[in-house]
Amino acid sequence: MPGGSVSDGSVRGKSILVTGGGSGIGRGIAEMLAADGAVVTVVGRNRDRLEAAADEITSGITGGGRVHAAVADITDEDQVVAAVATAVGHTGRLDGVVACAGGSETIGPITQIDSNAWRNTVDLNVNGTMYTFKHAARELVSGGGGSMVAISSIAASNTHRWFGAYGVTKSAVDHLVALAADELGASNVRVNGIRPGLTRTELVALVLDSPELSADYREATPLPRVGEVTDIAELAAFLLGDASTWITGQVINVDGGQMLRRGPDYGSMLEPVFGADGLRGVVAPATEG
Ligand SMILES: NC(=O)c1ccc[n+]([C@@H]2O[C@H](COP(=O)([O-])OP(=O)(O)OC[C@H]3O[C@@H](n4cnc5c(N)ncnc54)[C@H](O)[C@@H]3O)[C@@H](O)[C@H]2O)c1
Repeated sequence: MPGGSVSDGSVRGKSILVTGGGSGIGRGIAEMLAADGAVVTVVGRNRDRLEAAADEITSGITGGGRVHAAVADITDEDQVVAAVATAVGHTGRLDGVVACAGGSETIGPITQIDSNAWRNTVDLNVNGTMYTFKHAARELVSGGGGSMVAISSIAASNTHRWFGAYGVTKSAVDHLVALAADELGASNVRVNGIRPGLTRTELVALVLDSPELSADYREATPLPRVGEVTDIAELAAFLLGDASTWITGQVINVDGGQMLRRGPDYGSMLEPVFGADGLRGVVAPATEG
């Protein structure tokens, strides 16, 4: 048949790097991949938390999958190079990467944006994702192919008031996905993105724990529940596995239909909480891990 044999789509035995894999969505992805038999290397900055997460996940797994830790700050290109080398060191190859580490250091109106926090957000979401893709892609190309996935956000798809730094940088991530897919297709490297809607993690506990804000969330979400990390992990595993080998250059919303309604209006949701100037400091401190 065209395209070769039918696959079960599994990631079993594949070597996969997950940045931000010590917490939240990245951890959920690492857990699901390892449960499906992958050898996962999680990347984060805090050695103790990262190693604890890797050990905890591995100890709960029976099917041959496992999780290793590679301490690195993805805004430092040399550290990304070392993390990729660590992943390759475990199995002799790399088959996939999930660029999940990300966040925002500032929310609030454009007139109040803290320029340092803006630059740090560009550094994390844009430069960090670029370094991750650049150095993972070199391994995938030399190994004959593979799959790269970026965790973007629905904030990339249209404006979310007060989330300028986040939305602008996640739009850049989407562009990077398209560019890399175009350039690397000939090397059998596929590149796709996932745009989560609000998903239950520490990062968004503020919203989901507040009765008023979660009412706004429900109003903005056609499907009647909250997004969970497993919702994102299921798609990541599919995009990394062999059932998706004809899919590249796509960015897919996983948001319970929120973008049908343009998502919650974060600006008006958060104004009563933070006041009209927003929060200029570090508000989404990127969970340490
Ligand atoms: N939770 C949501 O509702 C939601 C929605 C849309 C998109 N996202 C995206 O999903 C991704 C994961 O977010 P999360 O909600 O799980 O929050 P999180 O804070 O738990 O995850 C971010 C991870 O990135 C790591 N990280 C941050 N800066 C880093 C750096 N410089 N070097 C290495 N690692 C670093 C953190 O340690 C953490 O493990 C982010 O890219 C975020 O923008 C989340």
